[in-house]
Amino acid sequence: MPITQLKINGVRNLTNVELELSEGFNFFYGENGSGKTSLLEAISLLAHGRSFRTVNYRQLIQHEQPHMSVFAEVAQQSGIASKVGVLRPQRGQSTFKIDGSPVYSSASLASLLPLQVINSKSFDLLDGPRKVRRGMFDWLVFHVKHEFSVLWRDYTKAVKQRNSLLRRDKISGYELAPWDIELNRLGISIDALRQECLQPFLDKVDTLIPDINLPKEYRVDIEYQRGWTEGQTLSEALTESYAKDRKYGYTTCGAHKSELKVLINKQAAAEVLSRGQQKSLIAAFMFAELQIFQQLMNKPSVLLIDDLPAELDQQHIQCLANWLLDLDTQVFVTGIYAEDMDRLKNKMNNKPCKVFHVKHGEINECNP
Ligand SMILES: Nc1ncnc2c1ncn2[C@@H]1O[C@H](COP(=O)(O)OP(=O)(O)OP(=O)(O)O)[C@@H](O)[C@H]1O
Repeated sequence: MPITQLKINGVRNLTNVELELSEGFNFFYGENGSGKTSLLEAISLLAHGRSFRTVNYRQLIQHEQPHMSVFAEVAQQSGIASKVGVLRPQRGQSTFKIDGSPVYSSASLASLLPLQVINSKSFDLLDGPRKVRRGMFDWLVFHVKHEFSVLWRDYTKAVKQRNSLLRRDKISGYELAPWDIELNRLGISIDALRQECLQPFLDKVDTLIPDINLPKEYRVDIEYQRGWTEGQTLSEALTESYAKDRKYGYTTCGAHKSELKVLINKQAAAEVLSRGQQKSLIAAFMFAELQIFQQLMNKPSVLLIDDLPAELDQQHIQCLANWLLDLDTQVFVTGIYAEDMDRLKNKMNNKPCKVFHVKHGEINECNP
């Protein structure tokens, strides 16, 4: 659902920003340190309940300021806009509100603002830990399978309980049994939902990969591993891993250990691809998910791309621009140079677009 209005106060160098946004494309340009990433971070904070750059929220609050706040109006299909906001003081908890009512779960924020981000951290998808790839794929599962959110919440609670028992000095296998049964029940359901989303995701990625123009001999394989040995129930796998789990003090198999391996000719993609090729492949994953989301849920989403031109030549920028045109998504793109943003705007075939200049924490629309 598009964000129509945005107000940001005290987020890094953004002091008092008020924007009327395009429901299509929003391009932001400005020199290094002008505040482009901070703007995207503020939007991401509303959608995820957390920052994408730091786990320390206090770093987000402008120096010398008592708090930061972000407020957005989000258009709804009903025609009535929802208002979502966050206030974070220097000390104490963040308060998130939707239409004036406090929100305590990030799932509610994510459902209101389905949002994907492509930024420099996205490279972790190929060269980072498996939980990053799992998180990327679970974005799709969460947004198209409504049961997933509760199953995952209950599953992670059960893992925590089991882990705290594993760390006790003395336990009997009998004490773990109820948690193993619960993890088996929830883990199998989570895996089933992931499996249902896997093929549409792989098919969609397959249609996008030729656009990246990788060398002909490169074969991209995406392999899903569910987190425990095939042919076993999760209960059996948990029983088998008991000694290991006790040694390490945590549960070493299950749906929280699933993996989505990305391979080029059987080698890790991060080891084979150039940075530009990696960025394009990562973008293909995001676009595939957004397209499936759009088809199945028939509602728009939001995509943030920080420094789109970085690492990409004109051919790959064109490839991303073509993918963007196929999406019914509100897009926020940043870049350093006005010419790059103007060129992208001109590729958008008369779709609604706005261009903004970011300078020393102030953001102004160009030629409104
Ligand atoms: N807590 C803070 N209070 C005030 N300013 C801050 C704070 N933290 C960081 N900054 C400054 O905010 C500015 C904006 O940073 P931001 O990362 O948004 O810039 P950017 O436009 O994305 O730059 P780049 O093109 O280099 O990525 C920087 O000058 C940074 O030093």
